[in-house]
Amino acid sequence: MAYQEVALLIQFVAGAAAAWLCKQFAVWLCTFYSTQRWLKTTSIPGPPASNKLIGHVSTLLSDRCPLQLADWANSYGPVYKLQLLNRACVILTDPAAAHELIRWGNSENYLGKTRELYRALELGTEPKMPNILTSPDDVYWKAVRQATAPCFSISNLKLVFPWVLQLCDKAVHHVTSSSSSSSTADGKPGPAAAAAAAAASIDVEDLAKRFTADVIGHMLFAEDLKSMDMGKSQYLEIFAALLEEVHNHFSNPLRSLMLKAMGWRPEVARGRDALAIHDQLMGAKLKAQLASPPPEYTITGHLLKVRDPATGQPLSFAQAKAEMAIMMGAGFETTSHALSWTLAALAAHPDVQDTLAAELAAAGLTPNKQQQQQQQRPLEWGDLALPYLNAVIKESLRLFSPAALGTSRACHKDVSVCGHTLPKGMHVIIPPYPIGVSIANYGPTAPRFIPERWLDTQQLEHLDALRESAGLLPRAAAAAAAVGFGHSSNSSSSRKLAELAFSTGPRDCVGQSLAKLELQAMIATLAGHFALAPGKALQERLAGIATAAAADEAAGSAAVDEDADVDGEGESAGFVSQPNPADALKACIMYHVTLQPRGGNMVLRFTPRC
Ligand code: HEM
Repeated sequence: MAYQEVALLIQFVAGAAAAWLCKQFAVWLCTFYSTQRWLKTTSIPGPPASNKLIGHVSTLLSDRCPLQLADWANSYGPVYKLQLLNRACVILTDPAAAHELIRWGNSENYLGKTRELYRALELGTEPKMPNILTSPDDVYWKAVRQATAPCFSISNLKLVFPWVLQLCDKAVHHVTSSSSSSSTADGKPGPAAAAAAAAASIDVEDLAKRFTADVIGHMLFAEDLKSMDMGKSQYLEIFAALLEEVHNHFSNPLRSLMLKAMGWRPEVARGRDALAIHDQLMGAKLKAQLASPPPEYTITGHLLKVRDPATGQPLSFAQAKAEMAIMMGAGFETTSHALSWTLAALAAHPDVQDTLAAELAAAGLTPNKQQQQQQQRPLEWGDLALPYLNAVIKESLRLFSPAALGTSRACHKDVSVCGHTLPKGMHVIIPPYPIGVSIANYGPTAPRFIPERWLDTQQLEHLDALRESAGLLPRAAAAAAAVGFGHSSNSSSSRKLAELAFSTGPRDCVGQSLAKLELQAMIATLAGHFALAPGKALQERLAGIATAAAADEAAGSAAVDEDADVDGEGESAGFVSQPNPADALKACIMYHVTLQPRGGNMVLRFTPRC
């Protein structure tokens, strides 16, 4: 009996100890799962750095992640530290300091990449190995970069341009043929009814993904993936599942373990299958390329020439597959979102769209009403340099940078940044989204979509002349006043420094010239053929923003952008006192590895311009 009592007592004590340990572990885990402020910035006066709980890691892993980083940058300045589990990292949003750290590969302050933070981007193929994006700045990366960079040269892109134009034509055809099915004409006669009958509702997010997938399919292995035929697209489905799994890895540190140990759960099995199917697809594509060598201009053609510096041999099958997969993923997802955001921004800002249409009309890229010419001339290579077209794209990449978290680096020694010393081993994240939306970097109109900020006075005057010939009121002076030309935050050099959507330095985006070509060609084509207007969901969001602004005003609160520095003698009032349409788009932001538009919001109305 005494023996049983002792055993019971031991069990009780052991149980209590286990419960206590569990509780301690939970507390420890919660503490690690917290986000802490660390560095005081030089711009914030006050006591020295303190550790303060500012949220939990779930805030950071949510689909608001880049927006949250931007909010913290506003609160804590351009350098702050986050404690994530047992890892600390610094978020840097000062463009000049960012350039100093990542611009020059040979400078002693240069911070190279570290593979550790990028492993989730190696998931798509087996065995997992470093690729051009995830590799540290070593000889292997250099060999692949040097071999593939010529694919994105002007001469090579000119070879791909006709293919891009064919896809643009398919997009026009798709919109035109969709008009009858999505018409909202109510049967009443008149021009409005005719326009409504000709209008088409198009999900530009879907269209953009199809377009960029087909471009990269062609660039990679000269294959038509046929997504633009608008049917079921095998690659898009496989990639969507892969991206979901990559996101699961980013947001759950235990995901790899789950894939190994919890395959019986349907959701885990789906993720595991997605990885396997993607790997098989990439393997099959590479086998086909090896059996019949791809044309010179393709990325795979260039990849197959890479020699592994360690062995002097061509890349192994697994290595070439990994490189092909990352080019495919990096090459289509980001660009498709950039295209969706830009088209939606044009739809939400009719005046910007009118200016772009005036520029395109002057170049002969819209139907010519005077000559009753329904068909405009085809887009040519030289048209891609149109200044306002490019300003629209830059502005969209600034406000909605798809690779919103930019680049992650590691300090190889103690590094001094904005008056702080970052210790050796510290990770530094340089995210273009918070940099782009920062008032410190772009002045009080930073949250607004004003492409004019990228142009000089001469170009603005020229635009006004184009607007005048299209029967529009001038806009240049008001825009220049609104963006505060002449302010230090808006000098052309500081604007350029903060332009980090493609990162900068030796590890910048190798494919950016292709991305720009795709954006220029498709936006010029669609905006030349059609007037874009928001679809129902976006229209409701815009109305919501307008109602909120009106309520604010009625309540006597300060006008929107009250602190805008309006030097233009009231000229800029139209830009800063109205509700901000870009806010309606910002409400659609969803971070899911890239900055994506939330589903359903990118349905736009297209009406032919004739
Ligand atoms: C709007 C579209 C795009 C955006 C915003 C974008 C953005 C970026 C950024 C910010 C980086 C640096 C990532 C880091 O340091 O972690 C990067 C790297 C890279 N991008 Fe892009 N990208 C775009 C389109 C493309 C395209 C079309 C391709 C090509 C096929 C491409 C291929 C790559 C590759 C291979 C790297 C790694 C380069 C290296 O480390 O040497 N990207 N991109």
